Amino acid sequence: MNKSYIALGTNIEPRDFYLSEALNLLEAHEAIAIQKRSSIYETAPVGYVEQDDFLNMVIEIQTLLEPYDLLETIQGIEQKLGRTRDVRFGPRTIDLDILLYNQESSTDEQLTIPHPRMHERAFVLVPLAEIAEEEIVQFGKTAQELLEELPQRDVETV
Ligand SMILES: Nc1nc2nc(S)n(CCO)c2c(=O)[nH]1
Repeated sequence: MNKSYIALGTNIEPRDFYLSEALNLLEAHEAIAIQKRSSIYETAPVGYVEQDDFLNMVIEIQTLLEPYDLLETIQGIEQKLGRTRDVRFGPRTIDLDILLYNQESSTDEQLTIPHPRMHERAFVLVPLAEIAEEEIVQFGKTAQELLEELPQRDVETV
């Protein structure tokens, strides 16, 4: 059995629906079991800032899928929930990113693990720290320090 951490993000309404539907579709997959869910954080957009605030969270899953099959599965869920890629860093109904997969690393163009930008993103590190303290220590910051970096909106919890 493999352990993986997936980041979820959405900034197109109804954001709550897209988030909960993505979780339902992941849980319904016979080879995926959600083990932990972080709180849901409302965060200001990073990078391409002319867009609405996001809801972000991170989940821990156990999966029988190998990395590429997991990638294909989450891309299928994105498509099912109407994800379009008109603007590379633009608004999206749902975004699913593989952050970590066991202790593996891969630098392939199509699938880079650990996620190449996760260490730059408080909207990823804070929810990850909430559910995976042992993994976050590698980045040398406590969850509280990361939370203080997060551009604060109302931090919502599930
Ligand atoms: N706060 C926040 N800003 C973002 N900018 C981009 S691109 N994204 C999409 C990340 O893949 C986000 C996001 O999920 N949350």
